[in-house]
Amino acid sequence: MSSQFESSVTDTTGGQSAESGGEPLLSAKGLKKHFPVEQSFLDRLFGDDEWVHAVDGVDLTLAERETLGVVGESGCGKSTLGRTLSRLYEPTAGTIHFDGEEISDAEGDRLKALRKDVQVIFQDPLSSLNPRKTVGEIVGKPLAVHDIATGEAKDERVAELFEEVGLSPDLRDRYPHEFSGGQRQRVGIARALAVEPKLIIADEPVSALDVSVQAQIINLMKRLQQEYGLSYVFIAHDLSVVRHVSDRIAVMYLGKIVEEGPTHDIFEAPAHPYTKSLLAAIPSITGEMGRRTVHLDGNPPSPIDPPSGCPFHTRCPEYIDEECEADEPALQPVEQSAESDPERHRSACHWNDRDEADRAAQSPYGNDVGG
Ligand SMILES: Nc1ncnc2c1ncn2[C@@H]1O[C@H](COP(=O)(O)OP(=O)(O)OP(=O)(O)O)[C@@H](O)[C@H]1O
Repeated sequence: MSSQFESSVTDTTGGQSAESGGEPLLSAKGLKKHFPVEQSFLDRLFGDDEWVHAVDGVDLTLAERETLGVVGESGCGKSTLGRTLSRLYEPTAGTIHFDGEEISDAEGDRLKALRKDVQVIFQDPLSSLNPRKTVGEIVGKPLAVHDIATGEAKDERVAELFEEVGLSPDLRDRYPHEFSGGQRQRVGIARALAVEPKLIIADEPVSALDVSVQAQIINLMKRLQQEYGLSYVFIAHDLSVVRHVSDRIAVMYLGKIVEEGPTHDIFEAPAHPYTKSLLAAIPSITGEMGRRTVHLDGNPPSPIDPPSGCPFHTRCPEYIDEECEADEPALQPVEQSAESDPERHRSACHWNDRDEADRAAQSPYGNDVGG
C-alpha cells in the first residue's frame, strides 16, 4: 500500500458493533442472489436451467455508526451483495432486516422509504451521474423526490451539501464531465447525503481515483460518518483501503463469507486460508510482518457450477484431503483476541481440526500467520 495513502488517512473507526450487543441496523440471513445464465434455445429445451450463484448464503450484521468492509477477488459477489442488501436487486432467498423491519420483500411506499434511508455510492461516478443535468440539479433531485425541500429551500440545502463535501456552491451549474474524478465522487456523496440516509453502501468508491484523492474521499466519508451518524458497507478489492475504513471486515469467496471479524483480528491473525492468501498478496504487509508470500493460483471457479464442499478447496494452499470436498464448512464463532470485543466468525474449515504442531509443520505460510 502507498505510504502516501496511509499517512493521509485519519483513523476514526470504532463504531458500536452489532456483535458486541447493540441492535443491528442491518442484518442478513441466508441471503442469496442467483442470476439466470443466458442459454440457447436448444440448451433450454434439453438442459436444466443454469444459474450464476453470485451471492450464495450470506449472514451478516451491521450496527449503527459501524463500517463493515467487504473484500474479495473480482467476481466473488461483492457488488451483487451490496445491491441486494440495498434492495436494488430482489433476493433469490434469505432475509434482510433494516432498522427493525424485514425489507427482503419491501415494495411500493416501503421500498420508497428504504430508498431514502439506504443510499448507494458507485465506483464510477461519471456513469452514475446524469450527463445532461447540472450537478446542482443532480444533488437537488432526491430532495424533491422525497418531498424534503423545494424552491429556495432546496437551493439553499444544495449549497450547504456542496460545502459539506468540499465543493464550492458556485460550481452547481456545471455538468459532471467538467469535474475531476474526485470532485465527481464528492457530487455522488452529496447526492447520497441529501436525504440524510442511515446507511450508505459504498461500492468501490475510491478504486478509480488517484491514491492522494482516495485518501481525501475516505477522510471525507469518515467525517460525514461522525457528523451524520452513518453506517457504511464499504466494498473494495483493495485490502489496504478497507483496513483504514472498517471496524469489521467480511471476506468473500464465490458468493460466501469465509471469514468475518474485527479489522485488527483479520489483519493480525487471519484464520481462513483464503484470508491469509489475500493478505500475503499485499507487498507492504508481507514486508512489515515477515510473512511468506503465498500466491493464489489461477482464478476462482465459475459461480455457475461452484465446487462441492469448501468452495476454496480447489485453490487452497492448505488443502488436506477429500474431506475438504465433502461437507461445506459453516461459518462459526472463533476465539477472539484480547483487544477486540466483537465476536468473530470463520468458515469451519477442516484445517482447524488438525492439532497445532501438525498445522505449523505443514502450513505454507510458516508460523507467523495466525490460524
Ligand atoms: N446482472 C447479472 N447477470 C448475470 N450475472 C451477473 C450479474 N451481475 C453479476 N453477475 C455475475 O455474478 C458474479 C459476481 O459478480 P459481482 O459483480 O457481484 O462480483 P464483484 O466481487 O463485485 O466483482 P468486481 O470486483 O469485479 O466488481 C460474477 O460471476 C458476475 O459475472
